[in-house]
Amino acid sequence: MAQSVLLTGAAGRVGEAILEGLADDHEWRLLDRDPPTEDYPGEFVVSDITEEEAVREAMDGIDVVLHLAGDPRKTAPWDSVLTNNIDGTQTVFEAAVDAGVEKVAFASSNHAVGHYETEERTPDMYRTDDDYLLDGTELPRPGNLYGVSKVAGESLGRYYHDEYGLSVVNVRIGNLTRGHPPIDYERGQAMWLSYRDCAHLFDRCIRADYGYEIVYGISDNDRKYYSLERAKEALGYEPRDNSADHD
Ligand SMILES: NC(=O)C1=CN([C@@H]2O[C@H](COP(=O)(O)OP(=O)(O)OC[C@H]3O[C@@H](n4cnc5c(N)ncnc54)[C@H](O)[C@@H]3O)[C@@H](O)[C@H]2O)C=CC1
Ligand SMILES: O=C1O[C@H](COP(=O)(O)O)[C@@H](O)[C@H](O)[C@H]1O
Repeated sequence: MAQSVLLTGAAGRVGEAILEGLADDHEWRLLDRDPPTEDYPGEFVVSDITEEEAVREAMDGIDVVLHLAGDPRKTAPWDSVLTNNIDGTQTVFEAAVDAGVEKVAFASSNHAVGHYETEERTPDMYRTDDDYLLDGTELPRPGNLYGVSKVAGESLGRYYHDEYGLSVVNVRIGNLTRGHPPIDYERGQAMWLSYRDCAHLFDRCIRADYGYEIVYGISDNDRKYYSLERAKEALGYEPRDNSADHD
């Protein structure tokens, strides 16, 4: 059944992958602080996610929120991630609960666990014959302040789930690139997420029933050091791409 979905950060790359795959599958309301530069499916709300009233209005009649808006730079300074990624995410969760939204999928990141990539483990952990796997049950170990902001977002989701019963899935997205995995970048190939797997994964976040989840958002790469088990089990994720097919 088609759901009413609010997609924040709709004008960005992850939003592009989702809309390319799912434009006709749901009823979309799109939100971004950058005005649209092309035709989009559904209504487009130009707003900053820190603008509480506008975010509340955008939640009206929404079943599911895909919350992507934020500063995606791994070098982002604290003042930016504090405003855009932490304050903005809290505004989105609060408005979602007040509007009676059922589910929120939060775009978390590999950088929430970046410091598991120690000098001793790398580069071996990026290789096919290494069996090191993170599965989402490990404690966060952010690799930078951007990663800290993603851990904060996951924690906000935990609170809004436990306090208000909101269904929340945190998708620790790997490295989204169109067409093929990153070239000459073993780490990026290990955590590649293809455009079509990205759209399918967020479709599962819209359709599946869950409580609170942390899953990894990568394709079924031979090199992977992130387990896909939870995404498969909790969401019914069935990735079709593998960076090894592009070697
Ligand atoms: N692209 C990737 O491989 C990965 C992305 N992510 C996360 O996914 C989300 C989307 O990332 P991308 O699409 O790659 O980034 P992007 O920069 O292409 O898109 C982000 C969009 O959010 C909007 N935005 C930023 N701050 C906003 C605010 N305060 N209010 C309203 N709109 C705002 C921007 O205008 C932009 O259109 C981010 O939260 C990022 O941290 C996480 C891991 C990997
Ligand atoms: O969270 C993110 O991660 C991806 C991949 O990280 P990288 O360290 O391999 O660059 C990055 O491309 C994206 O911009 C960022 O939001």
